[in-house]
Amino acid sequence: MIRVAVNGYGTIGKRVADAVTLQPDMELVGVAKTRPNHEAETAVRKGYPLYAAIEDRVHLFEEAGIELAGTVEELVEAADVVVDACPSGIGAENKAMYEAYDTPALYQGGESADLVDVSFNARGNYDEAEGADHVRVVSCNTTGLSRLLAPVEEAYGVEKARVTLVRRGGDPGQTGRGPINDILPNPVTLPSHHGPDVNTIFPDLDIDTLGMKVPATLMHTHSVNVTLEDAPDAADEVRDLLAEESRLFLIPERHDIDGAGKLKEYAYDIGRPRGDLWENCIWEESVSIEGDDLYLFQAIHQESDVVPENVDAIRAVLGEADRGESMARTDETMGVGLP
Ligand SMILES: NC(=O)C1=CN([C@@H]2O[C@H](COP(=O)(O)OP(=O)(O)OC[C@H]3O[C@@H](n4cnc5c(N)ncnc54)[C@H](OP(=O)(O)O)[C@@H]3O)[C@@H](O)[C@H]2O)C=CC1
Ligand SMILES: O=C(OP(=O)(O)O)[C@H](O)COP(=O)(O)O
Repeated sequence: MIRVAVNGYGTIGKRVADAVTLQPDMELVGVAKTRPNHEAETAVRKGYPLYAAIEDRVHLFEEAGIELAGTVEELVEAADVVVDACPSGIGAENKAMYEAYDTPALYQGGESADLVDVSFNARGNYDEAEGADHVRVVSCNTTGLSRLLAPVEEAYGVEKARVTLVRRGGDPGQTGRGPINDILPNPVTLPSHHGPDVNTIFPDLDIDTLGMKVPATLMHTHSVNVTLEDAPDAADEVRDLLAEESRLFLIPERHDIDGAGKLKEYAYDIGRPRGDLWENCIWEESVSIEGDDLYLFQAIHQESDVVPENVDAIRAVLGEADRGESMARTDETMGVGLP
């Protein structure tokens, strides 16, 4: 059994913790929190051993009547691998602790690519993570682009990818985020960090990305244009190619899903935990071929698409399964793949 610690139990961390408990080859050693809020209580209610991320705050948990299993250092020491899902920049501060206990660490997309030995996407570069001490699971948007571009590159070759990312301003729980009533080029200069980030997975891929932020919380939306080296005659061929990928969902026209709102409604209706959509959601009718150019729209659920990738990264780092085995096991246990 792979003993997994989760340090940073927020949007990403709590989802990764839940996914780890579903894996037959993994055991959740515990999760670390800085304070005794509702998430701490829920973790305890779920039976997850709770550790204090900051030693000086142990008394806050005691005062709140929440039993602790120990401190984060004990958690890291007891684990075979730690998933750091702390806010951007805190992972970098934690690196020395993981090194002190010789525990391999997975970081999230908010950390710099320079922090780690390997940036990771299961479909893109699974094998490169084996034996690495520090691995970064790339951000939600970069995950969405990597999953899409991997099969397209393999089948047709990518001459040039151009993507405009219309990004949600904040997650539903991030009440302090904006914009509230605006549409921002963000960043206003090119490229946004996503293109260079995709190049941490596919170093030779030619890609330009433009980022925007809008007053929405549900999902990101990408407008994708890829000039292919060897384009197929018909878009149906591309649809068939994408439909074979378990983490790409081609939204059928019959579903009458016109945006992120209905996608989330669909996720709740089919019983997805927290309304999560782990798959890229690609509008089937948008997949078009114009000469050598492929066009499509996809929506990315920022809170959850990196979760199966974190599970695969755990196995990849420890060399516990090959890409196909790991992705299949993760998909089956989590229920990845939409009808
Ligand atoms: N949300 C998103 O859309 C996505 C985020 N990411 C990346 O994932 C990472 C985490 O983001 P996200 O989950 O959204 O962030 P959240 O803020 O939702 O969760 C992080 C949690 O870490 C806890 N925390 C803060 N400081 C520490 C500390 N020193 N030690 C341990 N825990 C701490 C906080 O909880 P508390 O203080 O209550 O313990 C906080 O809730 C970032 O790198 C982000 O860029 C990647 C893909 C998508
Ligand atoms: O990694 C994300 O998006 P990004 O790839 O646009 O940076 C997540 O949605 C978090 O973005 P945030 O930094 O706006 O919270």
